[in-house]
Amino acid sequence: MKVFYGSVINPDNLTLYKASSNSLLAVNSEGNIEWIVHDIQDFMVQETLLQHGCVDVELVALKDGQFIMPGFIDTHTHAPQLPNIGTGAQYELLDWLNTITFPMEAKFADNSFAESAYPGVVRRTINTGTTTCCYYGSLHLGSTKVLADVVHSLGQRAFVGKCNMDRNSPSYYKEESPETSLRDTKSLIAYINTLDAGPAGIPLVRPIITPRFAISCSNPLLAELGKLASSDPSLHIQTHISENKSEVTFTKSLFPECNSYAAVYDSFKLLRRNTILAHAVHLEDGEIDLIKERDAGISHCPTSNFHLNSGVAPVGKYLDKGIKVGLGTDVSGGYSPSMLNAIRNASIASKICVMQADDSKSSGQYKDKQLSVASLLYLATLGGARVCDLEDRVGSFAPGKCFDALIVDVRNVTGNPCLWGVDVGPEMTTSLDTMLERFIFCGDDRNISSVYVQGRRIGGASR
Ligand SMILES: O=c1[nH]c(=O)c2nc[nH]c2[nH]1
Ligand SMILES: [Zn+2]
Repeated sequence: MKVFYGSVINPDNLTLYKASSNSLLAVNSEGNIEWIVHDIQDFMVQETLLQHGCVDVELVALKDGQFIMPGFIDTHTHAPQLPNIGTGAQYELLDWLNTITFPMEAKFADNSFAESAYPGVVRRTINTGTTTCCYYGSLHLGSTKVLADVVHSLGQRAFVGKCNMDRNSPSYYKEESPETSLRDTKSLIAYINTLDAGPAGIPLVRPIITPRFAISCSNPLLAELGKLASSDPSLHIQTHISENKSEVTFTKSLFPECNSYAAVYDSFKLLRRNTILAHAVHLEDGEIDLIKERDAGISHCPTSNFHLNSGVAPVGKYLDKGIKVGLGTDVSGGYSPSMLNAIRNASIASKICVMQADDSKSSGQYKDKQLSVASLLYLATLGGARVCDLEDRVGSFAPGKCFDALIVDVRNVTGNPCLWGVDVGPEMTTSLDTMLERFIFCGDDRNISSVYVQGRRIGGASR
């Protein structure tokens, strides 16, 4: 048993997180949380451990300026795009795909390219504090197996999918037919299912069906993927929806029989509880209701939405409807693999909604309102867990849940001096709420000293 002693931040819902000092949080050998208690003074620690039957424990005492919080859940990113990060801001989506993205993803036809690129991609993602990640791979079976192997060996919790794309893509980067696309998808699923499970006997790496977007999948391919999904309701699905206006127009022209973009996925049985829809910037009212009815989740990717000029997703409206929403980095449409960056841009996106609001129409708790620190924290953790249908396991701390966590350090010794009291009063340096807020807005990898998944330390700034 390992027991952490110190400050804990624990998200509860969109409006509330708990900030507790002097907490004891016990993690068993399977990496699950056994118990948590709060407000235990130093002199009571040993007695409290004994009361819980803990005789032989490893006690990890946090320092002032450190706290534990749940790891981030990145509900949407593209592993083969990380080598392109920070380029292409002059393009909008469809030109960006053709000019910047497809040429890079095509390089992953070569497994050795994947073997050299993916360890760095995944390590970087882990060290930014992402404990669960939804990865798009390229369209290649071989290199996506490499991605799954790398994620598995580095110990991150993840969904890994091979892109399906058999049309409206360049000849050098397109699958041969719906049959080969389906065959490779099934092979990847089978392969990922053979990777050994973690210490708790539950796999950390899971397959996910990944139709790139409706534009790049033929009707027969979407139909086959829908059948595959129906054969196993536990299989997750990820795709893009309504990111860019030209994309929406093109999609509608390809599927005139469907009355909305979401209806396209729905007509192929790809819209359901464990479907993750990235972007959702330009949804129409009818399809918002359909998404809610199907209980699909939305990955809000504000960095990418700004970077590719896609627009501002009205997430407050979705939250008011009770739709599940998480955050995604969407590298390399998004220029940072860090969820801290996604959080900051989600905050700015919500402020833009406030500035553009028509006050006469702005009713609701979240629509056209600024997202609070509690809401931002929730979206990056427990909200993401709900989008991934993993809220029973990750996203917050409770007995029985997995210990997927960060130890955050806001002290000057980390090398990031802006968080911990240069010329500020003592109240600024000691409040846990302030530490959290400053970490969210000014922190970086240097402040994430440990990253734990299923109780195992897999990364962080101090080794
Ligand atoms: O942001 C995006 N990144 C992509 O790679 C992509 N493909 C389709 N639609 C997309 N949107
Ligand atoms: Zn994307």
